Amino acid sequence: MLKLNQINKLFNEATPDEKVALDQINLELHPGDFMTVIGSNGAGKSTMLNMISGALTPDFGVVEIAHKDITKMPEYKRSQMIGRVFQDPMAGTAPTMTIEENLAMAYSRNKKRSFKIGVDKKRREFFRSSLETLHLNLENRLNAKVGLLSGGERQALSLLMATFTKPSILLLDEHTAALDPSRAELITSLTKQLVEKDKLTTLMITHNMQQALDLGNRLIMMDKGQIILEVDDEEKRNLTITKLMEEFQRIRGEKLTSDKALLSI
Ligand SMILES: Nc1ncnc2c1ncn2[C@@H]1O[C@H](COP(=O)(O)OP(=O)(O)OP(=O)(O)O)[C@@H](O)[C@H]1O
Repeated sequence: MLKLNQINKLFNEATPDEKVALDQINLELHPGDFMTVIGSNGAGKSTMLNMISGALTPDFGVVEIAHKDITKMPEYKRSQMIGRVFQDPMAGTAPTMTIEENLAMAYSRNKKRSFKIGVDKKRREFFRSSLETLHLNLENRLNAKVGLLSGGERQALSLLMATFTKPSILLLDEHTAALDPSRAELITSLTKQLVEKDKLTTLMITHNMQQALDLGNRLIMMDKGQIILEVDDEEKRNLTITKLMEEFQRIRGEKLTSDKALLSI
């Protein structure tokens, strides 16, 4: 479903600030895979997601979705295939528009020739029933401006908008990190529910190791622009935070101490 082949990205080339953000990244996700991504600060996790969404292009390497080379496809075209939720609850929705208008915009995003955001009765029913799955009573607030919603409600709406069109790839970039613990828990369980419902192929960055272990069938750990550990299925189910830390130490020869991942246990 998704393939990254030999992806490299260098920032500020030939300057004192030169930085290898991605170093020979190879990754393949099969349909329905849910992969969690952990790693130290500056490891290249967001840069990798930006390569997939088209916000950045690699210096070398190929990005494929459904066996199609999309390396040079602009971001706005890829957005028909990709859903994304960011850390900032303000990033995924338009605050001055209503819940219904936001949903209509997201709905038309993956329709090739549809620019209208008008909502007929059938569409409104679809929006209502989709909102019901969140159990936040938003289905009765279709005309409320999104700017009035709490951070958790906005993030739940962003998640719904990113998933209800069944994207080929769902990208979650620390999407629970800015929420208080109870809201983060709610968004985590909604993520599980929405991803499982449509078996969405998903990549989720998190600094919360427990969340990385609890969700998904695959896990990768990144460090200094490289994927240093990949764990799948059975092996992932048996993984613990202690084992993960030991693996990091074994591979890198240094302790994972000052990382904010540790604070999220
Ligand atoms: N536009 C940019 N210009 C210059 N350097 C950048 C740019 N974007 C990212 N970097 C650098 O590339 C490296 C990888 O950054 P990236 O944001 O992908 O890391 P990350 O793993 O997501 O980190 P964090 O967990 O701290 O968010 C970092 O050293 C970062 O400072």
